[in-house]
Amino acid sequence: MDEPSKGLDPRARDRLADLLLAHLDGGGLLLTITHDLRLARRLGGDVLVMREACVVEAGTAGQVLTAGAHPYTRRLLGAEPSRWDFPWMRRGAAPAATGAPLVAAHGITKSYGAGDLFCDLSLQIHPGERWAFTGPSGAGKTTLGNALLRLTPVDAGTVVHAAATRGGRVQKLYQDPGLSFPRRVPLEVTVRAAMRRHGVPGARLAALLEQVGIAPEMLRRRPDQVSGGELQRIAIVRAMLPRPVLLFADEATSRLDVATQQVTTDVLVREVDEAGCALLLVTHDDDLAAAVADRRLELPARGRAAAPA
Ligand SMILES: Nc1ncnc2c1ncn2[C@@H]1O[C@H](COP(=O)(O)OP(=O)(O)OP(=O)(O)O)[C@@H](O)[C@H]1O
Repeated sequence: MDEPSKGLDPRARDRLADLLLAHLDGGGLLLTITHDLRLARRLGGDVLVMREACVVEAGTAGQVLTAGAHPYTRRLLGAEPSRWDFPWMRRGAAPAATGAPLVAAHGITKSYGAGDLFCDLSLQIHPGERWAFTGPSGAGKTTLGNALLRLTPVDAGTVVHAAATRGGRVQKLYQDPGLSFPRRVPLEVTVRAAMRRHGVPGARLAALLEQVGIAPEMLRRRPDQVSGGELQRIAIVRAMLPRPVLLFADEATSRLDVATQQVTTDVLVREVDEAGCALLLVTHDDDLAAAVADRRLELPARGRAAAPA
């Protein structure tokens, strides 16, 4: 199986692991290729750690995935969000919300047929806050984020945006950065068009590229000629060009391997913090949410949303 747990929430991943383990119990054989260390731990058995088409370490899952010896294995294990230790991690109480909100949702409700995704929900997003919306697949996290950005209409209630959000200063990053760049167009053309639209000087592009570790020459390539992690970093640059006041990152790192996710999230949070931008993160990953966000909203499987924490 090739990356069978990609995009699955923890409950769905556990069900998948149960299914695969039942296959083994029935005398079957299993070969899994995965970035998902939690799935690998659940499955157990023998593990090969590979890098650039070479096996760098082999052993039992118990040995390799808890106390791997090779530096690359250790880097992978250290890249899990539960082990992060970045200066920007705000451990402890969330800072108090001050000033006028950028987004104020009051009593919003949304359903697509059976049951409300969220009902009579009120929340406010202030400058510099980092929010995470978590919950199982299909709970309505993306719909809520889109409703707050006013990309999706609500059935009841109001969403009010402050004047500061006007003029492209609310930006969205997608799970698959490939979808937000035209396939056949060199990246530079797309990025330069965004700069013209927002009147961004060339020096800002150069500075942002340097901050995210992307060589300017890379923009001469098409989206399919760079890696997923590189493309997401270029998407972050494009989103930050107009100095947004609110960035909605919708599972923006969930398709990346843990090491690339760590680097990309570090870049993302440093950029939003430096800009005083608010961040709205949608994720299945509780550890990622705990590392990044100081305000959390957990959406239940389907039904009434919990109050913001
Ligand atoms: N335009 C639409 N029309 C009908 N149903 C929709 C539409 N958009 C979303 N849904 C449904 O609403 C529910 C919530 O979708 P949403 O994408 O917000 O969930 P999510 O929590 O972000 O899920 P995931 O974690 O899998 O991305 C899902 O059952 C989805 O099928």
